[in-house]
Amino acid sequence: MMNGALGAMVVESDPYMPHPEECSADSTLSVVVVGASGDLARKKIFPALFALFYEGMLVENFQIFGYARSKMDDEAFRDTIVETLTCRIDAGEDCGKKMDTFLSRCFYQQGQYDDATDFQRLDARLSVMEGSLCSNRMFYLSIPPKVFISAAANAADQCASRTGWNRCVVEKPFGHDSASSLELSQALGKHLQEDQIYRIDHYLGKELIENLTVLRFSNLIFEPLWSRKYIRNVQVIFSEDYGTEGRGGYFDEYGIIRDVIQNHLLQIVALFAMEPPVSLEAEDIRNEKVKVLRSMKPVEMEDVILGQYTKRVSKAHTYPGYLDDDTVPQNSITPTFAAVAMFINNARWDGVPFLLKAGKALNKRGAEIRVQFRHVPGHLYRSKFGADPDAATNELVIRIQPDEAMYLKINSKVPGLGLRIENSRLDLPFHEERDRELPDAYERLLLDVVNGDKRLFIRSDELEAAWDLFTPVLHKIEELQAQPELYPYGSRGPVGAHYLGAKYNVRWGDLSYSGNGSSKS
Ligand SMILES: NC(=O)C1=CN([C@@H]2O[C@H](COP(=O)(O)OP(=O)(O)OC[C@H]3O[C@@H](n4cnc5c(N)ncnc54)[C@H](OP(=O)(O)O)[C@@H]3O)[C@@H](O)[C@H]2O)C=CC1
Ligand SMILES: O=C1O[C@H](COP(=O)(O)O)[C@@H](O)[C@H](O)[C@H]1O
Repeated sequence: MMNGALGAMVVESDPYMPHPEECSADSTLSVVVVGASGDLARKKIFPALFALFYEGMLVENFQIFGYARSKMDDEAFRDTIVETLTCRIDAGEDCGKKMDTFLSRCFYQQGQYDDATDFQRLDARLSVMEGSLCSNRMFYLSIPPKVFISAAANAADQCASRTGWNRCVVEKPFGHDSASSLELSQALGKHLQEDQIYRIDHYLGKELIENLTVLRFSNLIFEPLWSRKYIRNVQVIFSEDYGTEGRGGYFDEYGIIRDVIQNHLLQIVALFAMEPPVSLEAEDIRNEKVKVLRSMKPVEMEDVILGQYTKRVSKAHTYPGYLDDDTVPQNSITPTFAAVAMFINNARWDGVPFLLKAGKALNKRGAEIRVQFRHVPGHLYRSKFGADPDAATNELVIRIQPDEAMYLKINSKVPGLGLRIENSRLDLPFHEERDRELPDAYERLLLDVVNGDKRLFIRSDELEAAWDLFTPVLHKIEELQAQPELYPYGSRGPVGAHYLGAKYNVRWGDLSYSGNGSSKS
């Protein structure tokens, strides 16, 4: 177990690992990215580490090790990661030099994930570099699930720091259903204390998701409205305008519910709907999230719509269907789109539909939360809005990406003579008037790991509760071999999603159109 037998600085009875401050000022940080040759490592993890270094967020003494089976030396490794590093912050200022310094601290160790000796070699190299300094080690497991356990075991048993903290970041998928997730947790628990496990859900690191709790709990005007009394429905919508492209092999084993809805979207719902936490401490927030998840009704088959995208040929381009991906089995019925209706059986949310929708290869890329408020009772201005009461509904939109923004749709008078009323926006854009780009989710989350802040990571009981909500319906879908509704690449997705909305009197906010055909979403 990490820092168990080996942990000279840890008292055995203390269930928590020491925090960085427990190493003196002269500490060193080693980050080991296991699966360093992979897509996620190159696209997200190394760029985020570089951004943290660039912003001066890493300690003075640090080293980054890539670990994977691919044959490479340090130089070849640096050549592969440099391609994805960008000087996105203050591009002009000294970036090239900083990049060179960063790269000079990056090293590569080739090894198998299940070979103890290979990890001992890594440990030996780390120890040489760390010298006599107190050393903290972070292991980022950026590998496919089937090698998770062996890699975690070897990192913990062969490669743990003997002087400082050891933390292990685990990427989703955290299992396939309740049983496999429990198995995974138990297997990890043989080598790591829960306190050392950082289950990452990168949606929790997105700027607007961090802002969701600030919006709710630091403004007087929202919290009083935040319940069934004023909120008619809540929609959490994720769409991508590209298909599985290259990840079909992984995706086909999971499908969109496991890939996006059971984790990213459900986490958003939990944060959105939780009661005010006692404090901003990680455990207080996670206690509230788990309570909401446990109050939710497991998803029922009749509240699920499934879809799968098909080829679309336009004049300029042929967009491949899901089944055209070579890594996807022929005749696969794995859903690339799903819409589900969920309910929270507690006093605050009883009867309010939470509609979640996620799809690949749709007409646009975006992620947003839409909160539709109830109609104004006895609406004095009813006649000004025509027959459609939804045209006058207040709606709060939290756009997670792209172009992060929050806006509230309100009704106001069109200036001038007469009394025309329009539905317009109170807008809080996040890009305009700000001189820097927003940090990527992985930057925030990696910094949190370094700081030992677990607020934005999933606790094991949250994970269990999340799987309990989806496991029965996922099994049912498999048992029934439920056929997804086909939709063309680049379309708005299956029409079934509209029927699901209609069943609960919900009109999807992202697809609303005003009478004259222009988008008002
Ligand atoms: N890519 C993404 O955008 C996202 C990924 N994730 C998760 O992050 C983790 C890493 O993802 P990603 O980088 O895409 O994964 P990859 O498929 O790119 O795999 C990462 C590395 O693992 C090794 N590997 C691949 N297949 C096997 C295998 N069958 N047996 C042993 N080793 C293997 C390879 O390294 P080598 O051969 O050199 O050992 C590969 O470079 C996964 O758990 C994924 O689900 C989560 C969210 C998004
Ligand atoms: O976890 C995942 O997320 C990505 C979408 O992440 P984003 O930050 O680019 O919105 C998704 O494409 C992938 O299928 C899923 O595994």
